[in-house]
Amino acid sequence: MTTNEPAAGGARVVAHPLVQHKLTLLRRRETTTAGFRRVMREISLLLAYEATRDLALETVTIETPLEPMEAPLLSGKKLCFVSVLRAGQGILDGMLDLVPSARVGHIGLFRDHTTLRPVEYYCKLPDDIAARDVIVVDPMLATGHSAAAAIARLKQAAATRISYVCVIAVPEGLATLHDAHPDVPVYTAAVDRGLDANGYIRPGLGDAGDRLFGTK
Ligand SMILES: O=P(O)(O)OC[C@H]1O[C@H](OP(=O)(O)OP(=O)(O)O)[C@H](O)[C@@H]1O
Ligand SMILES: O=c1cc[nH]c(=O)[nH]1
Ligand SMILES: [Mg+2]
Repeated sequence: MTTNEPAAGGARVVAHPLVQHKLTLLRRRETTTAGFRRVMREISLLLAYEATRDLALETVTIETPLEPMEAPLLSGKKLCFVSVLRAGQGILDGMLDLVPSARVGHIGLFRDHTTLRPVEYYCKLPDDIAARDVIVVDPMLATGHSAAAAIARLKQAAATRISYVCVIAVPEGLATLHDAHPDVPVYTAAVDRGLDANGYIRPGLGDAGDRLFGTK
């Protein structure tokens, strides 16, 4: 899998053809709720593959059926995924397909429709999050305020190694996130043109939470 050079705000755009194909399916107006959910899960697995590329390995001694050997295993504590509710749940499923033993935290945020600022309504994180590599997941990075708030919450909880995975970002959201948390790498399938007057990503895919859960 290849990533382009960091784009605006330092994001890594996952350029793999399967990712780009699945993103087009997600964008299409006629994609059903069931299809949207399934493809979101599939694209997330591919994004997780890219976002976990730098995890540390250690060498252990194992026995194959034929002889002992030194072999690589992930070192240290396991990963922690943090899903930004609601729409993050659509990505979480695909990530857990790839790393089923990961711990999971949840941060509940919604955007106030007039101010476009995030309002927190829930937070539950593993106690030992400081010892884990944390990947925050949420499909849409629009103004960037939800992502910045979620990551600030994780830093309050002493998390240090944090990365962020979304499906679509825009330059202004990437800049806001980078200004607030320059230490956090961002992985995305696309960087779209920008935001409309209602804070929606254009061309985007609409409201990710509504499309995943069939609400309006
Ligand atoms: O970058 P921002 O401008 O902060 O916008 C992005 C946020 O908006 C969406 O959530 P939404 O508020 O629609 O909540 P939902 O997931 O419950 O639908 C999306 O899933 C992000 O969390
Ligand atoms: O375009 C957008 C912007 C924020 N949240 C979404 O779900 N979609
Ligand atoms: Mg929503």
